Amino acid sequence: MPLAPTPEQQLILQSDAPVLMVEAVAGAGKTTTLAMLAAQARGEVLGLCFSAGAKLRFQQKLHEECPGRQVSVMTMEEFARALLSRLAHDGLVDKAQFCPSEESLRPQVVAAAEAVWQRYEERRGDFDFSFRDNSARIDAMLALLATLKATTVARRFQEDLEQDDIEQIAERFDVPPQAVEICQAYERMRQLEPGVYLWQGLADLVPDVLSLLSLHPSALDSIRQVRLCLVDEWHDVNAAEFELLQIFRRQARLVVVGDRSQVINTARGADIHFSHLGFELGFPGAQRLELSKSHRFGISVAKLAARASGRKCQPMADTYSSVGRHEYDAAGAGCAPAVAQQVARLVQEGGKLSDIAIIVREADQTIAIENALLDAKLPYACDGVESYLLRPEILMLRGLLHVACGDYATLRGDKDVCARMAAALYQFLSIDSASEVWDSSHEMYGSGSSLAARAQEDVAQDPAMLAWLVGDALCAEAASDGGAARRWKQRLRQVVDEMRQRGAGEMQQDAAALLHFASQTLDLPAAASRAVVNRRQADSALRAIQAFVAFARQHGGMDVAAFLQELQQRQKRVGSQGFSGKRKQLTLTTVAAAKGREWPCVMVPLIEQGQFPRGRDTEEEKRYFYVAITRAMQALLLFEPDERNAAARSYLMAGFRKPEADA
Ligand SMILES: Nc1ncnc2c1ncn2[C@@H]1O[C@H](COP(=O)(O)OP(=O)(O)OP(=O)(O)O)[C@@H](O)[C@H]1O
Repeated sequence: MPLAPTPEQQLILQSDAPVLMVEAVAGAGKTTTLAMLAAQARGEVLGLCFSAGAKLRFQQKLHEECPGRQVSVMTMEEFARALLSRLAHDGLVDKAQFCPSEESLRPQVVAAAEAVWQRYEERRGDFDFSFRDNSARIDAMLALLATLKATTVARRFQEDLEQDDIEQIAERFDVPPQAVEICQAYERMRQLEPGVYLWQGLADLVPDVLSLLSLHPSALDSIRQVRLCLVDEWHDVNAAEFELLQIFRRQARLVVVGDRSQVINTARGADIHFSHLGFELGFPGAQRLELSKSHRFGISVAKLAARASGRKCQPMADTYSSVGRHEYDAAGAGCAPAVAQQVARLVQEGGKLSDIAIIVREADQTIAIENALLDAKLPYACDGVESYLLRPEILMLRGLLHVACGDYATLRGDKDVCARMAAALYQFLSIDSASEVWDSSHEMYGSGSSLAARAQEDVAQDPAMLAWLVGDALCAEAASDGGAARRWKQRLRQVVDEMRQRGAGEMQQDAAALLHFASQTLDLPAAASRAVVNRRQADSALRAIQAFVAFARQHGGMDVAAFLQELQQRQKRVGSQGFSGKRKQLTLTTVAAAKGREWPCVMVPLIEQGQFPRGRDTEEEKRYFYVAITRAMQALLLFEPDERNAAARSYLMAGFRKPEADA
């Protein structure tokens, strides 16, 4: 049933500005307001948004607010694809092959990496160009490429870039320069000449329409003009999409709604300079109106949201919400036990687990929390983040432990985990598989199937094949190996041999000692940077490794096989929770995955320096914090170091120290 508009919504409905930006706070009814605008509009209306989830929510709101009205809602990629079809239909461009899945793009990344590798031959350095078998690394490159396109940096790839330019781009995106060169090589292979593309992936669609329209400006005349264009979640807009909307709009009325404090989607190139600060430069004369009242939470959360964002945020009338601050011993037991204790307390007081979400800044922070929840028998489901037990960096360590003790009993029958473990070992520990190694491995296994793919199949059939993968295949030297690759393989062989000696026999060492030895002796920072390309993700993988070693230390004294069994038990308990529709469980998620959602009770753990904030950009960290706290409807619990560890406290909590509750 249509809702009666609030006074702020009424102002928006009455505006006739050709371009209107609505600045909203979290839960202020952004999508609802757009649906109200569609309901009263005449002529053709187009709804645009930036993700499949947002599209669904937009369609639902349209259904509630204007049930009889036909409004086409598209994601930006769908919109760009429709424009490309139109241009192809008019004979202005040749239709390129559309590759919606990353899988179909992977071979092109491998080819681009090999092309750059040829150029580097003599001065290869530390960068590993062996992408062929490593789908996780390839996908990391595709993600980088998508970001370069979204920020329009990739447009420069047709120029002859100097080494200085490449290095500047690399620094800006926190990746090695070789990764930028691979992206450039890929783009040059894809675009034969201006406007002629061999293939198009999802991330290519918007930038390609943009360059086609700049090559053929008159093509715009054949594109049907809509009367009203409504854009939801404007805070996710990137540079390429901003430009496309500027060109596409012409006479159409444009209304965008967003929350500048929710600009955290940097992976898709979301940039506050486009979505908010520079809006008037792109759309001169635009009107700005507000939706400052949240329909989600009461005054205490609203006050914190206002403090975090530096903007007005009004609460929902007659709604009670509480904010609690909880302390933990950052130098001792850490935050996780305090979180589990609070969950247990809420449940004892009659609260429902399904009403609770624990929102962490980064995925690596779930390790201690998952273990504390498992120890306290509090069911949880990971949402938008993989349980730590199944993340590649942890599967890699688990795989090494299996090889060390030669015990594969817990893996038998678990084909999925076996295959993922083989892939993780390959992702983190393989290096520099120059063509010679690939070719000989193809010979070894018969042509057509890569070493990594075969390793996954073989380990899934027989987990004992992990010993061959780690102890033989990944250490096998090839004539074409550079010095760094040779040293890495020799070191890996020594470590695996030593772990086997230490992990078996009379003097058997425990899992913590073995993991400590592996993490000290192998150059894991280098392995992590190779495995994931982006330095931020590599840092997160390393932190996860440290947290896992710390967890193993808590089980000191347990032999390796028993520790592996313990891990498998834990994995089973997480797995069964994930699949059980009946058992009530709380949600464990990250800030990025929680955006756009809400829960009656939200807990934000680990608010301490180096954890939350995580990055150096204080404004961005504040936005992450704002997104986390504004997911709460009735209760918000914040966790920070106690007085004894006051030096570790986060600037994000400055001014938050007084516990508050609605009067
Ligand atoms: N005029 C109104 N009267 C009563 N409730 C309203 C009104 N407008 C919106 N709401 C309610 O406010 C809630 C949030 O609305 P909506 O989902 O549109 O917000 P949003 O700003 O898009 O949220 P988010 O911050 O998650 O992006 C919904 O439950 C919606 O029904």
